[in-house]
Amino acid sequence: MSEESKPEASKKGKGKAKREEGELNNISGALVEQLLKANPSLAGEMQGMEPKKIEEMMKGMNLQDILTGMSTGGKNQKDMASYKFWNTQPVPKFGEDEPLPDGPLRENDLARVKTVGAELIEGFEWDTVDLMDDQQVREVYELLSHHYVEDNEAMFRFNYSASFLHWALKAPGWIKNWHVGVRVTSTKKLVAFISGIPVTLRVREHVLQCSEINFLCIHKKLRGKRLAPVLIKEVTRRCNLESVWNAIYTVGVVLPRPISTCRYFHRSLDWLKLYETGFSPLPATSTKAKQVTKYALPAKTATKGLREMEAKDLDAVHDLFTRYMQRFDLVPKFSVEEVEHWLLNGGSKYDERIVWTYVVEDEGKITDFFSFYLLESSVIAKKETIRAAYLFYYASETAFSKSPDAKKELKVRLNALVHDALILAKKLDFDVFNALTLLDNALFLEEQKFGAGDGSLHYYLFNWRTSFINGGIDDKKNIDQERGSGVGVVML
Ligand SMILES: CCCCCCCCCCCCCC(=O)SCCNC(=O)CCNC(=O)[C@H](O)C(C)(C)COP(=O)(O)OP(=O)(O)OC[C@H]1O[C@@H](n2cnc3c(N)ncnc32)[C@H](O)[C@@H]1OP(=O)(O)O
Repeated sequence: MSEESKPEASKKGKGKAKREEGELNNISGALVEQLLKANPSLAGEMQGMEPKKIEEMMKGMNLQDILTGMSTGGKNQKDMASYKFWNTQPVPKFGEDEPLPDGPLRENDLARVKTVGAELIEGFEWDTVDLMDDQQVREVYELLSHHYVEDNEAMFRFNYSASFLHWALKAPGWIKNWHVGVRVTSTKKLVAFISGIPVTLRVREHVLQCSEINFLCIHKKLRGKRLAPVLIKEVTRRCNLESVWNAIYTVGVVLPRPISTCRYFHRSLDWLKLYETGFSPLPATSTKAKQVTKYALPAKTATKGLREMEAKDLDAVHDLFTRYMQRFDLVPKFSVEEVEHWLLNGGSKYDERIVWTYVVEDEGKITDFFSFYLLESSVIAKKETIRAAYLFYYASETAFSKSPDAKKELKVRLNALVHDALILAKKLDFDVFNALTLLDNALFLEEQKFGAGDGSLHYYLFNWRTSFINGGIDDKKNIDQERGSGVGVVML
């Protein structure tokens, strides 16, 4: 948790409060030291643990796991054998030796895919949620708004709006059968959900037709009953039926085995509101007035030629986006139609606006664009909401500069653009601006006064092996400006 901000339920769960390295007694050894250096939060975990137990815990980790300091131990990670479900799935295991060539982990055989779902326990039934029906979208909204991701202290919960769900789950090419629900047979109440949407990904040099899995949610009363694996297997079956054998998903907890890990950062826009809702603490060395001044922003943007993106910009933005994305290892390959959907708010057909995109036009040429989307979080005890802007996709021609100072130029340009994004978000009444350490974000987070959150977001690929992709942080979870990130997929 940063001194400055106590992030809300940042996407997919939270890290926990940091523990001190000094808490560890009795244990020595170069590997333990190395592990703790990379992941200080393990110190508390190991406190008072039998050396043998520590040895056992470390057996399941390879050097990559240790050095990332993310895909290792802590509250989040169990030893491989305890992942009773994930152990049976085509995902890379902890402790497996690298490097191996990139490729699938399981053979694809359409003939072996079951045509009906596994039976659910008595009293429950499968359903395909029809998102063309507003009433059913409302049901998903109700389930998520009461039971989806919360922070560790259950102070904040994501509040994905109905408009957001329309946008997120009906992307071009969406498949109704991938919106999987579980209902109570007698009342038809929706009690669990998982979704997939089709996406073409490039993972290093391979292009994969994937499903992007999201919104896995089980009613609180049905937790701990091994329903999640049943839902995951069902959505897998439905994807396989469409000959889709790979998936991408992000989760706040460690599962076997992340292909990358990014960290959340938060930039206060309305510090006082964040303080009053319990989101941001008042640092001991500061005052309320100082905090407000620290995060004050000018009234007007500064970039010449900055304006909202319009439909006429689609081809130019698509072209710039595609070229910019070639610089990363894990990226979505969007068609023009997908760019329109994701950046122009699905053609603005929803009740509420979800995404804002701005372009910079210079003598008729689009040189840059950036976008952010709205995702509210409920302040559970206060019946209030925090309006959070999440940095989405962006690109800049500056990235293609041939100058020896190219990186510096990109840094200057991105700082100017993101500063304007903050000003616009503030004008739109957002309370906080969130970003991960992916894309080129490492170049501007500190300068734009983003504070480190305690949440990490782990990226996973189903049925695909590839070596670890840098997530924009070093082995101490600090921003890594030098290496940056290879991750170019922003998950909602
Ligand atoms: C080709 C196509 C492939 C498509 C599929 C690709 C894979 C997609 C994978 C899904 C991507 C989702 C992306 C998102 O939406 S991430 C957002 C997840 N949702 C939430 O956090 C909302 C609040 N929490 C809940 O609703 C429940 O706690 C959930 C549903 C998370 C677990 O329910 P419950 O707490 O009642 O647990 P259980 O007793 O049924 O099951 C326990 C087993 O489930 C494993 N578990 C726990 N949490 C997660 C998790 N977030 N991803 C994957 N696995 C998870 C756990 O390690 C254990 O397995 P193992 O340790 O024994 O092995």
